[in-house]
Amino acid sequence: MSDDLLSGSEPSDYDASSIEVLEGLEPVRKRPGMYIGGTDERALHHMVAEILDNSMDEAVAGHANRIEVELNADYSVTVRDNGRGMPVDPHPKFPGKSALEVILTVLHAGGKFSNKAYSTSGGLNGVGSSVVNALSDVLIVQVARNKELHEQRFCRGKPLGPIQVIGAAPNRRGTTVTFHPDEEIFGSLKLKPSRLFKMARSKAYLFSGVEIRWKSAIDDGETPTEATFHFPNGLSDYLNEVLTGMSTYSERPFSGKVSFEEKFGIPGSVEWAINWTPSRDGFIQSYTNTVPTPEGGTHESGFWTALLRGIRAYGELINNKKAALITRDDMLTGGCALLSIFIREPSFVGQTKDRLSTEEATKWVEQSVRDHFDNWLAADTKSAGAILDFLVLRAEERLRRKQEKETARKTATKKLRLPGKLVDCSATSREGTELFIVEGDSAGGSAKMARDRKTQALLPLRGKILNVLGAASNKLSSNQEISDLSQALGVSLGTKFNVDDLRYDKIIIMTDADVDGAHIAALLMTFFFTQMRPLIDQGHLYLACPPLYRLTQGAKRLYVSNDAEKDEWLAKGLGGKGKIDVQRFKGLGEMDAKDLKDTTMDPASRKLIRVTIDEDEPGETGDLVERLMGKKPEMRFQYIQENAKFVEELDV
Ligand SMILES: Nc1ncnc2c1ncn2[C@@H]1O[C@H](COP(=O)(O)OP(=O)(O)OP(=O)(O)O)[C@@H](O)[C@H]1O
Repeated sequence: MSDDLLSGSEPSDYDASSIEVLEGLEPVRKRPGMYIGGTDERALHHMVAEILDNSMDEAVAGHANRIEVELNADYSVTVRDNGRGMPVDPHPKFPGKSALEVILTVLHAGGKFSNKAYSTSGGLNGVGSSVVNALSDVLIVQVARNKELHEQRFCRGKPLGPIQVIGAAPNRRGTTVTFHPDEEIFGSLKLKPSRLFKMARSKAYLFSGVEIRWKSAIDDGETPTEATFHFPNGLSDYLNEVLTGMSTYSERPFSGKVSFEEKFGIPGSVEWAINWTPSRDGFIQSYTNTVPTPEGGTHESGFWTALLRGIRAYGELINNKKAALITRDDMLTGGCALLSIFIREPSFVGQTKDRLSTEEATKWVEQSVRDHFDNWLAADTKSAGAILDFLVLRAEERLRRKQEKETARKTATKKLRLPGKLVDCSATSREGTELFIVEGDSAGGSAKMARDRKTQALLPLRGKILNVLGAASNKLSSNQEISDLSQALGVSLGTKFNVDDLRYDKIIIMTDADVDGAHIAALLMTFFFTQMRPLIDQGHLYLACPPLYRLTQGAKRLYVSNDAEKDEWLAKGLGGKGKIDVQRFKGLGEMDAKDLKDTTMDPASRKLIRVTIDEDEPGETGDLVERLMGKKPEMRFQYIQENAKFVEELDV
């Protein structure tokens, strides 16, 4: 113990001054990742997207029809539009500040929260402009409005002076933002003409009502230094350009545009274009309110469903039975698609808006696309037939590959050095097979009798496996239980893990229904989470749910999994004759084969829990695993304290 504690004096450096409150835009500079997803090249270019999206929102709302994007010689960028111009009048809630200054310096200040000023906008959080401002060492906004040209300058999020009128603007209106990304944040990374060129061009494709002019003072030798983009046919122009020189199964893409206003009576629309080609792999680029959604989301999901159902229905119509083989994956990997939707108040996962999560979008897109697809297939039977054949071919190829892999597995299994204690199943293909990881040898005994020899394999574990979180990787590979486990599964650990090598469909952790059992299950789950994550992501990992009690009354038998349930049945009886006999299973080993089969192993009567990772909070799962299973006992202690209520309930 330190002298400080013994003498009772306070450690001097931890007081109120250590509790920091980040003000204004400081949090953005401290943690840029939270606002623009990092400080890498992607984040750097995302800065331009935030500003360009604001001009696009003006255009889509019908207030602007021209946007200019210029990369300047000092690697600053200028985005100019002929929209309404950011409001410059004093802001009612912030005395002494103009609305413009509020937009640029206050997080969550925006005109897109309600639908007063914009109907379907890419912006929604009111943070884009202020984040770009915070991360720029120079940012200048000029607004031409009411025949005057206003200007305000900023450095790292702070105004260098008040907004000023710097001249007349009799024939102009709109907003011009020029900014230079701060090297303190982005280091030596520089904006790239090629990326900005593509960004500007794709925005023009996405909204045919706008003309975008591109100019670059920096010549990278490949990207044009000047160009004007205007695409009256929107996405299908774009797709034709992407597929230039490639042969396609349909002469013209399947494309269309549906107004949600007309179809469903709500604001918004969907536009799409897709074609099929043998010359390249399929892809989809999707957008919501002109913002790219590289991770897809609900709109993509509706799109593929419409196409899949459409093509299968067409196959049925023309009596092509093989159309039923086509899966979503075949659609997805076979088609080259662009999808753009405009909806009011979209919800995304994160500020960088990579994935759309608005649920209704699935239904809106599916219904809009499906009708058109059916008509299109029926109207152009030549293309329809060619596409159907192509997709069937892909489906057959996929099935053949799967079969080959399974045969390969069979041969591999023969060669594989399997751990001695593995009780394997006899099925030769992986489909429908299960590996039970069981606690203790005695449990292994009854499980051996209770299993279905064809599909159910067993791997008994002796005691607890190593806690992988605390262990060095060489310790991992030399640990007997872990090496047995990975051998039985047929896979390698960590980065070498390949889910296709798995020898079983389901991996089921079967431990006693007590605290020790729960601990072993937790260790195993931690192991899978850190070393074989895709196995969890793809739904291969399960927990068995063995019962805690067997109640017998005459010929009636009942299994229950906790005390409360047991007491309930004891009170009301099982409906049999005589006294109720209660047996508490101290472990799986105490159950006879019939008990174990009926309650825990037989797919017809058992209950299984699939282990999943909270998709919305994948980071949080990692964090929690670290806190619970990691090397630092104090973190575990903190977690238990915070959650003591639940822990008590568990430990009954
Ligand atoms: N070019 C522009 N023309 C007119 N108004 C603009 C322009 N740029 C920004 N604004 C106004 O400033 C507000 C704040 O913009 P900001 O980029 O901070 O957030 P946002 O676009 O509302 O949402 P997000 O954070 O999701 O991008 C907008 O809602 C809009 O009202």
